[in-house]
Amino acid sequence: MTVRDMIRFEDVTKRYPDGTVAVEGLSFEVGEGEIVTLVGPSGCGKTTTMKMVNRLIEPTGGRILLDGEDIADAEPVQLRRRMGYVIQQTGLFPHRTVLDNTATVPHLLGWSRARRRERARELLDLVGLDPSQYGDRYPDQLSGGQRQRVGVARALAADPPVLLMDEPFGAVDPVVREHLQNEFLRLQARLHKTVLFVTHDIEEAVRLGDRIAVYGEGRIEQLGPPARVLGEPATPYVADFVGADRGLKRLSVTSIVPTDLEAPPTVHLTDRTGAAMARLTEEGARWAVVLDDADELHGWVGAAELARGALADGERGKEAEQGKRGAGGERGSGTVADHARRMEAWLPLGSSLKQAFSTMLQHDAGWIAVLDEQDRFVGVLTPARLHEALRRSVDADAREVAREDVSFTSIESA
Ligand SMILES: Nc1ncnc2c1ncn2[C@@H]1O[C@H](COP(=O)(O)OP(=O)(O)OP(=O)(O)O)[C@@H](O)[C@H]1O
Repeated sequence: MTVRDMIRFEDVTKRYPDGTVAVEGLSFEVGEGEIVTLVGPSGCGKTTTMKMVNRLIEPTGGRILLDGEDIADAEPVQLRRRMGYVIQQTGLFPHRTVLDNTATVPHLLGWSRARRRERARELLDLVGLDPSQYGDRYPDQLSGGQRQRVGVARALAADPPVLLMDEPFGAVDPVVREHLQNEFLRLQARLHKTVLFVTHDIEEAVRLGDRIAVYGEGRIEQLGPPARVLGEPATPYVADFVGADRGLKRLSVTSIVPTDLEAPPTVHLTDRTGAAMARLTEEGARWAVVLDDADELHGWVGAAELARGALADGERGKEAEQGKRGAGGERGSGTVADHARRMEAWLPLGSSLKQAFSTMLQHDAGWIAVLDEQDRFVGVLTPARLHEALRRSVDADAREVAREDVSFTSIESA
């Protein structure tokens, strides 16, 4: 699938009047519906890059195309209406209500009061702020995170195809920041905007970007999907910037796919203990995943418990046959339900390996169950499989093939 370039930089240079070269020879593109994050240390030219797109700064060389048109030929005010702009300080008007702030661009576009208020309500709702609760407040009556949300709502109000975001979540604490990032990703999955996103935080760049551009001084050192940049930094500078723990960061951008999973035997709660035990023995398994009648995950059962259960059933059965008093019932009446344990450590397919690892730690579990969209059990992820998945994704990126196509030999399987 070829994606149309929405923003295209062609050999763009910005030299400030005092001779400072903020960026030089910049060439890259942002595809329609793509998020490209620009990441790098302070002063490397990220903001200059972004502000040239909405012509708050004019380049001194090269050109920038928006949907195929040279922006130098566009009228700046018209141009800006096609781009939402979100900045760290939000730039909300302190004496206007949240609703009016959100409706700023529709107001400039001359929409009727009713229409723009309706639109503002819709947008506040979209970013998770109840308009009836927050609409009439003023910006200083909101938390930092809420203000950032209003900033995003305002940028989206006139439904521009492009969003320019300059450290939009920079001023909030890490927990709120992660929350806002998740919300933004959910929003983007619905809206498919073309986004240029500036941050100095590599974690944020990696989480949000379809591709990330790592800036050195005034130029892009590497541009690629996060997993590639983390897996194969193009230069020592990039390796240094993404950090020695890039393997760990990579966990957060590698998602669980069915081929990563192991398929232990599954038994049902209502299965007879003896029959379940026989299955495990046959497959040489030490435990099995236990499903309920709807084939949803209940938990797990160990071979040892099943064996003890089967033995006890047998004894009870014998006692019953011999007519002893107090005998519990017929031979083999017990079911898996008598021995199964609940399993809380599970994740949906598509979750990141980082989430998987953290769920394992949180539940002190040696494996986690993975479920599909309908909550059906798909398989389990073990630490060994997690490691394999990570290695496979590194190899897949290096060879530019799908992860499923990479065969892998681990020490265990060699
Ligand atoms: N108006 C200006 N005149 C001269 N130099 C400028 C001007 N604006 C920015 N610069 C310089 O251009 C370079 C790039 O600045 P820019 O703001 O684009 O960096 P940045 O990567 O966004 O940094 P930060 O993360 O700190 O915002 C810096 O050296 C900066 O000092």
